[in-house]
Amino acid sequence: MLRQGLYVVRGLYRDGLKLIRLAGQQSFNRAHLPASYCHQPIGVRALTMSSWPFSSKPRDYSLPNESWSPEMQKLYDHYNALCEVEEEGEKKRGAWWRLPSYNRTLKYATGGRCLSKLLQAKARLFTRNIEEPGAGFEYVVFLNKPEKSCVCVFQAGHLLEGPPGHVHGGAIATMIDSVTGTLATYLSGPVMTANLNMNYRSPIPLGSVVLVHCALEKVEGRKTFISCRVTSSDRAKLHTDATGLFLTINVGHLFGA
Ligand SMILES: CCCCC/C=C\C/C=C\C/C=C\C/C=C\CCCC(=O)SCCNC(=O)CCNC(=O)[C@H](O)C(C)(C)COP(=O)(O)OP(=O)(O)OC[C@H]1O[C@@H](n2cnc3c(N)ncnc32)[C@H](O)[C@@H]1OP(=O)(O)O
Repeated sequence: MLRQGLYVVRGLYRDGLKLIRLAGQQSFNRAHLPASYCHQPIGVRALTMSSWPFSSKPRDYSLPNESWSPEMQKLYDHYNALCEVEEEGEKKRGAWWRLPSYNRTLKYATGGRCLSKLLQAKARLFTRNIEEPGAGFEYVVFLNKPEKSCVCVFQAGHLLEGPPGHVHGGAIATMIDSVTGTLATYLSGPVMTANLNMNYRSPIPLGSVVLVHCALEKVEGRKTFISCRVTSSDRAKLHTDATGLFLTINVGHLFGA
Protein backbone atom coordinates (compact mmCIF):
# COMPACT_ATOMS: atom_id res chain seq x y z
CA MET A 1 0.00 0.00 0.00
CA LEU A 2 1.51 3.28 -1.03
CA ARG A 3 1.34 5.98 1.54
CA GLN A 4 -1.37 8.58 1.23
CA GLY A 5 -0.56 11.34 -1.16
CA LEU A 6 1.93 9.31 -3.18
CA TYR A 7 -0.15 9.63 -6.28
CA VAL A 8 -1.97 12.88 -6.71
CA VAL A 9 -3.26 13.79 -10.11
CA ARG A 10 -4.87 17.10 -10.72
CA GLY A 11 -6.48 17.23 -14.07
CA LEU A 12 -8.24 15.15 -16.53
CA TYR A 13 -7.77 11.85 -18.28
CA ARG A 14 -10.04 9.82 -20.48
CA ASP A 15 -10.90 7.54 -17.63
CA GLY A 16 -10.18 10.62 -15.65
CA LEU A 17 -13.46 11.30 -14.01
CA LYS A 18 -12.59 8.47 -11.69
CA LEU A 19 -9.19 10.00 -11.18
CA ILE A 20 -10.72 13.39 -10.65
CA ARG A 21 -12.97 12.03 -7.96
CA LEU A 22 -9.97 10.35 -6.42
CA ALA A 23 -7.89 13.49 -6.73
CA GLY A 24 -10.74 15.29 -5.03
CA GLN A 25 -10.25 12.92 -2.16
CA GLN A 26 -6.62 14.08 -2.31
CA SER A 27 -4.93 10.73 -2.42
CA PHE A 28 -5.13 7.32 -3.94
CA ASN A 29 -2.81 4.44 -4.57
CA ARG A 30 -1.59 2.76 -7.72
CA ALA A 31 -4.44 0.28 -7.69
CA HIS A 32 -6.72 3.22 -8.46
CA LEU A 33 -4.90 4.18 -11.65
CA PRO A 34 -6.54 3.19 -14.94
CA ALA A 35 -4.96 0.07 -16.43
CA SER A 36 -3.58 2.11 -19.33
CA TYR A 37 -1.29 3.97 -16.94
CA CYS A 38 0.06 0.75 -15.53
CA HIS A 39 1.25 -0.10 -19.04
CA GLN A 40 3.18 3.14 -19.31
CA PRO A 41 6.10 2.87 -16.93
CA ILE A 42 7.44 6.31 -17.76
CA GLY A 43 4.00 7.84 -17.48
CA VAL A 44 3.45 6.16 -14.18
CA ARG A 45 6.89 7.32 -13.06
CA ALA A 46 5.75 10.78 -13.98
CA LEU A 47 2.79 10.36 -11.68
CA THR A 48 4.96 9.59 -8.68
CA MET A 49 4.73 12.50 -6.34
CA SER A 50 5.46 13.37 -2.80
CA SER A 51 2.86 14.75 -0.46
CA TRP A 52 1.45 18.24 -1.01
CA PRO A 53 3.98 20.71 0.39
CA PHE A 54 1.82 23.83 0.52
CA SER A 55 -1.43 22.76 2.09
CA SER A 56 -2.97 19.50 3.15
CA LYS A 57 -6.07 20.42 1.21
CA PRO A 58 -5.60 21.31 -2.47
CA ARG A 59 -8.02 24.01 -3.59
CA ASP A 60 -10.51 23.38 -6.35
CA TYR A 61 -10.35 26.60 -8.35
CA SER A 62 -13.53 25.90 -10.29
CA LEU A 63 -15.79 26.56 -7.31
CA PRO A 64 -17.52 29.93 -6.82
CA ASN A 65 -15.58 32.65 -5.04
CA GLU A 66 -16.31 36.23 -4.01
CA SER A 67 -15.05 37.65 -7.32
CA TRP A 68 -17.72 35.91 -9.38
CA SER A 69 -20.31 38.26 -10.81
CA PRO A 70 -24.02 37.44 -10.34
CA GLU A 71 -24.07 36.43 -14.02
CA MET A 72 -21.17 34.00 -13.57
CA GLN A 73 -22.84 32.55 -10.47
CA LYS A 74 -26.17 32.22 -12.32
CA LEU A 75 -24.56 30.30 -15.19
CA TYR A 76 -22.67 28.12 -12.74
CA ASP A 77 -25.92 27.36 -10.89
CA HIS A 78 -27.65 26.57 -14.19
CA TYR A 79 -25.07 24.01 -15.35
CA ASN A 80 -24.45 22.68 -11.88
CA ALA A 81 -28.16 21.90 -11.56
CA LEU A 82 -27.90 19.80 -14.73
CA CYS A 83 -25.24 17.66 -13.05
CA GLU A 84 -27.88 16.08 -10.86
CA VAL A 85 -31.37 15.05 -11.95
CA GLU A 86 -34.30 13.87 -9.89
CA GLU A 87 -35.99 10.64 -10.95
CA GLU A 88 -38.86 9.19 -8.96
CA GLY A 89 -37.88 11.26 -5.96
CA GLU A 90 -34.28 10.09 -6.18
CA LYS A 91 -31.33 12.27 -7.06
CA LYS A 92 -29.20 10.83 -9.85
CA ARG A 93 -26.17 11.99 -11.82
CA GLY A 94 -27.19 13.94 -14.91
CA ALA A 95 -25.52 14.15 -18.30
CA TRP A 96 -23.34 17.04 -17.17
CA TRP A 97 -20.26 16.87 -14.96
CA ARG A 98 -18.52 19.78 -13.33
CA LEU A 99 -14.79 19.31 -13.70
CA PRO A 100 -12.70 20.32 -10.72
CA SER A 101 -9.54 22.27 -11.37
CA TYR A 102 -6.35 22.56 -9.38
CA ASN A 103 -3.31 24.75 -9.95
CA ARG A 104 -1.03 21.80 -10.66
CA THR A 105 -1.33 19.08 -13.26
CA LEU A 106 1.34 16.66 -12.20
CA LYS A 107 3.18 17.47 -9.02
CA TYR A 108 6.84 16.61 -8.92
CA ALA A 109 7.01 14.86 -12.27
CA THR A 110 10.09 12.85 -11.44
CA GLY A 111 10.88 11.93 -15.00
CA GLY A 112 11.53 15.56 -16.01
CA ARG A 113 14.53 15.81 -18.29
CA CYS A 114 15.24 19.53 -18.32
CA LEU A 115 13.52 20.87 -15.23
CA SER A 116 15.35 21.13 -11.97
CA LYS A 117 13.49 19.75 -8.97
CA LEU A 118 13.06 23.33 -7.77
CA LEU A 119 11.44 24.40 -11.01
CA GLN A 120 9.21 21.33 -11.02
CA ALA A 121 8.12 22.14 -7.49
CA LYS A 122 7.26 25.70 -8.50
CA ALA A 123 5.44 24.80 -11.73
CA ARG A 124 1.79 25.83 -11.91
CA LEU A 125 -1.01 25.38 -14.39
CA PHE A 126 -0.89 28.63 -16.40
CA THR A 127 -4.59 29.44 -16.10
CA ARG A 128 -4.70 28.88 -12.34
CA ASN A 129 -1.63 30.76 -11.20
CA ILE A 130 -3.05 34.20 -10.40
CA GLU A 131 -3.82 34.13 -6.71
CA GLU A 132 -6.06 37.23 -6.45
CA PRO A 133 -9.61 36.01 -7.03
CA GLY A 134 -11.11 37.57 -10.14
CA ALA A 135 -7.87 39.11 -11.43
CA GLY A 136 -7.13 36.53 -14.09
CA PHE A 137 -8.92 33.48 -15.45
CA GLU A 138 -12.05 32.64 -13.48
CA TYR A 139 -13.65 29.63 -15.10
CA VAL A 140 -15.44 26.38 -14.63
CA VAL A 141 -15.84 23.61 -17.19
CA PHE A 142 -18.92 21.41 -17.47
CA LEU A 143 -18.62 18.26 -19.54
CA ASN A 144 -21.55 16.65 -21.35
CA LYS A 145 -20.56 13.01 -21.65
CA PRO A 146 -23.25 11.72 -24.05
CA GLU A 147 -22.86 14.70 -26.37
CA LYS A 148 -19.05 14.65 -26.24
CA SER A 149 -19.05 18.36 -25.68
CA CYS A 150 -18.36 20.83 -22.93
CA VAL A 151 -19.14 24.37 -21.88
CA CYS A 152 -16.83 26.64 -19.97
CA VAL A 153 -18.16 29.66 -18.10
CA PHE A 154 -15.34 32.20 -18.22
CA GLN A 155 -15.03 35.55 -16.47
CA ALA A 156 -12.03 37.52 -17.69
CA GLY A 157 -10.19 39.56 -15.05
CA HIS A 158 -8.34 42.88 -15.30
CA LEU A 159 -4.89 41.27 -15.64
CA LEU A 160 -5.92 39.81 -19.00
CA GLU A 161 -6.10 43.15 -20.77
CA GLY A 162 -5.02 43.39 -24.39
CA PRO A 163 -6.72 46.23 -26.30
CA PRO A 164 -7.82 48.83 -23.72
CA GLY A 165 -10.74 47.48 -21.72
CA HIS A 166 -10.79 44.21 -23.61
CA VAL A 167 -9.33 40.74 -23.30
CA HIS A 168 -5.95 39.93 -24.83
CA GLY A 169 -6.12 37.59 -27.82
CA GLY A 170 -3.49 35.37 -26.21
CA ALA A 171 -5.63 35.02 -23.10
CA ILE A 172 -8.59 34.03 -25.28
CA ALA A 173 -6.41 31.49 -27.11
CA THR A 174 -5.20 30.18 -23.76
CA MET A 175 -8.75 29.55 -22.61
CA ILE A 176 -9.65 27.93 -25.91
CA ASP A 177 -6.56 25.70 -25.79
CA SER A 178 -7.35 24.73 -22.21
CA VAL A 179 -11.02 23.90 -22.78
CA THR A 180 -10.61 22.15 -26.15
CA GLY A 181 -7.59 20.35 -24.63
CA THR A 182 -9.65 19.28 -21.65
CA LEU A 183 -12.36 17.82 -23.88
CA ALA A 184 -9.78 16.08 -26.09
CA THR A 185 -8.07 14.64 -23.00
CA TYR A 186 -11.35 13.37 -21.68
CA LEU A 187 -12.22 11.75 -25.02
CA SER A 188 -8.81 10.47 -26.11
CA GLY A 189 -6.55 10.31 -23.06
CA PRO A 190 -3.29 12.29 -22.77
CA VAL A 191 -2.98 14.62 -25.77
CA MET A 192 -0.97 17.61 -26.92
CA THR A 193 -2.21 20.47 -29.03
CA ALA A 194 -0.76 20.12 -32.54
CA ASN A 195 -2.77 22.86 -34.21
CA LEU A 196 -5.06 25.65 -33.06
CA ASN A 197 -6.85 27.99 -35.50
CA MET A 198 -8.47 31.11 -34.18
CA ASN A 199 -10.88 33.63 -35.70
CA TYR A 200 -11.42 36.67 -33.50
CA ARG A 201 -14.85 38.03 -34.50
CA SER A 202 -15.64 40.59 -31.81
CA PRO A 203 -13.70 41.84 -28.77
CA ILE A 204 -14.48 40.55 -25.28
CA PRO A 205 -14.91 43.30 -22.66
CA LEU A 206 -12.80 42.83 -19.54
CA GLY A 207 -14.84 41.60 -16.61
CA SER A 208 -17.55 40.13 -18.82
CA VAL A 209 -18.70 36.54 -18.67
CA VAL A 210 -18.57 34.46 -21.83
CA LEU A 211 -19.31 30.86 -22.73
CA VAL A 212 -16.69 28.65 -24.38
CA HIS A 213 -18.57 25.86 -26.17
CA CYS A 214 -16.47 22.91 -27.44
CA ALA A 215 -17.56 19.84 -29.37
CA LEU A 216 -15.93 16.78 -30.83
CA GLU A 217 -15.79 16.90 -34.62
CA LYS A 218 -14.07 13.59 -35.31
CA VAL A 219 -11.39 11.17 -34.18
CA GLU A 220 -9.00 9.72 -36.76
CA GLY A 221 -6.44 7.39 -35.25
CA ARG A 222 -4.33 9.50 -32.87
CA LYS A 223 -5.96 12.74 -34.08
CA THR A 224 -8.84 14.32 -32.17
CA PHE A 225 -10.51 17.31 -33.85
CA ILE A 226 -12.41 19.74 -31.64
CA SER A 227 -14.40 22.82 -32.64
CA CYS A 228 -14.97 25.79 -30.37
CA ARG A 229 -17.14 28.91 -30.20
CA VAL A 230 -16.79 31.68 -27.65
CA THR A 231 -20.06 33.58 -27.26
CA SER A 232 -21.62 36.14 -25.00
CA SER A 233 -23.41 34.62 -22.03
CA ASP A 234 -26.78 34.89 -23.81
CA ARG A 235 -25.16 33.20 -26.85
CA ALA A 236 -26.31 36.08 -29.07
CA LYS A 237 -22.86 37.40 -29.93
CA LEU A 238 -20.00 35.39 -31.39
CA HIS A 239 -16.63 36.53 -30.05
CA THR A 240 -14.28 33.86 -31.36
CA ASP A 241 -14.47 30.59 -33.22
CA ALA A 242 -11.68 28.07 -33.38
CA THR A 243 -10.67 24.56 -34.29
CA GLY A 244 -8.08 22.42 -32.59
CA LEU A 245 -6.18 19.28 -33.52
CA PHE A 246 -4.92 17.16 -30.64
CA LEU A 247 -2.58 14.21 -30.95
CA THR A 248 -2.71 11.37 -28.47
CA ILE A 249 0.66 10.92 -26.81
CA ASN A 250 2.28 8.54 -24.40
CA VAL A 251 3.00 10.79 -21.41
CA GLY A 252 6.60 9.61 -21.72
CA HIS A 253 6.70 12.03 -24.70
CA LEU A 254 6.76 14.85 -22.17
CA PHE A 255 9.78 13.37 -20.43
CA GLY A 256 12.03 12.72 -23.36
CA ALA A 257 11.10 9.07 -23.91
C1 LIG B 1 -0.53 17.86 -22.20
C2 LIG B 1 -0.67 16.99 -21.03
C3 LIG B 1 -0.56 15.50 -21.34
C4 LIG B 1 -0.38 14.69 -20.12
C5 LIG B 1 -1.65 14.44 -19.44
C6 LIG B 1 -1.47 14.68 -18.06
C7 LIG B 1 -2.33 15.35 -17.34
C8 LIG B 1 -3.51 15.93 -17.91
C9 LIG B 1 -3.97 16.90 -16.99
C10 LIG B 1 -4.68 17.96 -17.33
C11 LIG B 1 -5.13 18.29 -18.71
C12 LIG B 1 -6.18 19.21 -18.54
C13 LIG B 1 -6.40 20.26 -19.27
C14 LIG B 1 -5.63 20.60 -20.45
C15 LIG B 1 -5.05 21.93 -20.23
C16 LIG B 1 -4.36 22.54 -21.11
C17 LIG B 1 -4.15 21.99 -22.47
C18 LIG B 1 -2.91 22.62 -23.02
C19 LIG B 1 -2.44 21.79 -24.16
C20 LIG B 1 -1.20 22.39 -24.68
O1 LIG B 1 -1.03 23.56 -24.71
S1 LIG B 1 -0.02 21.34 -25.29
C21 LIG B 1 1.35 22.46 -25.56
C22 LIG B 1 1.48 22.95 -26.96
N1 LIG B 1 1.75 21.88 -27.87
C23 LIG B 1 2.97 21.39 -28.02
O2 LIG B 1 3.92 21.81 -27.43
C24 LIG B 1 3.08 20.26 -29.02
C25 LIG B 1 4.46 20.20 -29.63
N2 LIG B 1 4.42 19.20 -30.69
C26 LIG B 1 4.66 17.92 -30.43
O3 LIG B 1 5.01 17.53 -29.34
C27 LIG B 1 4.47 16.99 -31.57
O4 LIG B 1 4.56 17.64 -32.79
C28 LIG B 1 3.11 16.25 -31.52
C29 LIG B 1 3.04 15.37 -30.25
C30 LIG B 1 1.93 17.22 -31.53
C31 LIG B 1 3.03 15.32 -32.73
O5 LIG B 1 4.24 14.62 -32.84
P1 LIG B 1 4.24 13.07 -33.11
O6 LIG B 1 5.67 12.68 -33.41
O7 LIG B 1 3.55 12.33 -32.04
O8 LIG B 1 3.35 12.90 -34.38
P2 LIG B 1 3.73 13.17 -35.91
O9 LIG B 1 4.51 14.40 -36.10
O10 LIG B 1 4.30 11.90 -36.44
O11 LIG B 1 2.29 13.40 -36.56
C32 LIG B 1 1.29 12.40 -36.47
C33 LIG B 1 0.18 12.79 -37.44
O12 LIG B 1 -0.36 14.06 -37.06
C34 LIG B 1 -0.17 15.03 -38.12
N3 LIG B 1 0.19 16.32 -37.53
C35 LIG B 1 1.14 16.56 -36.61
N4 LIG B 1 1.19 17.85 -36.31
C36 LIG B 1 0.26 18.44 -37.08
C37 LIG B 1 -0.16 19.78 -37.24
N5 LIG B 1 0.39 20.76 -36.52
N6 LIG B 1 -1.13 20.06 -38.13
C38 LIG B 1 -1.70 19.08 -38.84
N7 LIG B 1 -1.36 17.76 -38.73
C39 LIG B 1 -0.38 17.47 -37.86
C40 LIG B 1 0.96 14.45 -38.97
O13 LIG B 1 0.91 14.94 -40.28
C41 LIG B 1 0.69 12.99 -38.87
O14 LIG B 1 -0.41 12.69 -39.72
P3 LIG B 1 -0.49 11.33 -40.56
O15 LIG B 1 -0.34 10.22 -39.57
O16 LIG B 1 -1.85 11.36 -41.19
O17 LIG B 1 0.64 11.39 -41.54
